[in-house]
Amino acid sequence: MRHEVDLVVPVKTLDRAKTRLTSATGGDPVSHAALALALALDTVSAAVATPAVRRVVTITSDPAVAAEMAALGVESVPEPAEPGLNAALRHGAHALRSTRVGALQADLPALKPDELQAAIEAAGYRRAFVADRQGTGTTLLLAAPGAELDPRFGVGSAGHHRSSGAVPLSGQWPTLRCDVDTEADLRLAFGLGLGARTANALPAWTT
Ligand SMILES: Nc1nc2c(ncn2[C@@H]2O[C@H](COP(=O)(O)OP(=O)(O)OP(=O)(O)O)[C@@H](O)[C@H]2O)c(=O)[nH]1
Ligand SMILES: C=C(OP(=O)(O)O)C(=O)O
Repeated sequence: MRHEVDLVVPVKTLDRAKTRLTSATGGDPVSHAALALALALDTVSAAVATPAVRRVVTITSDPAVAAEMAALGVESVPEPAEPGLNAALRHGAHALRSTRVGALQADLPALKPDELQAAIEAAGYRRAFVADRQGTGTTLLLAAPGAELDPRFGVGSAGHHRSSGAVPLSGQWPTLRCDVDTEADLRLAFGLGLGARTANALPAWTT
């Protein structure tokens, strides 16, 4: 298919993930891990359901994450020795050995496959990215076919991706731009329509 990509999705070990979201589950570590896992599973489920996505691989050293991803038919690659998000993404992109790779953040629990599809099509064959709703972070980075991913995630990543030559994609795509770092973000994602697993992890919100 035209514009097909293989996506790398980074997922921290659940006991370290999503620390800014602790308040949403009342500080209970079991509920917090369940929520962090649900965010990633809903994101990956939407990615798998996107026609232009040929394959999804998660980068994680958490066996619970890897087991749940395997149940979705998604392979996981352990993190490399070099720490950090960008090192994990570079490692995953090399492991894929794909014609075209991309990186998708794992905290997009309202993601709709139509929006991801539209962004991949809008990129054409360019290295391109989608900024988060605040315009400062990045939710999706697509390499040009045959080229390195060259990920520059972290604080101010939208500016870093732009200044490294990636084209900012300007579609509305509210669910693709709604990354969830805080309880306020989670409320916005709730308004857009949470994936089933995240909704189940937040019973108090949905009853
Ligand atoms: N594999 C891997 N994934 C990472 C790493 N750092 C961040 N991520 C993932 O990258 C995505 C974006 O990271 P953040 O939004 O900062 O998420 P987070 O670090 O879990 O959240 P906070 O603890 O609140 O900063 C999330 O899907 C994380 O799971 C890392 O070192 N390795
Ligand atoms: C790492 C990033 O995510 P966040 O801003 O959600 O921490 C990023 O946008 O590059």
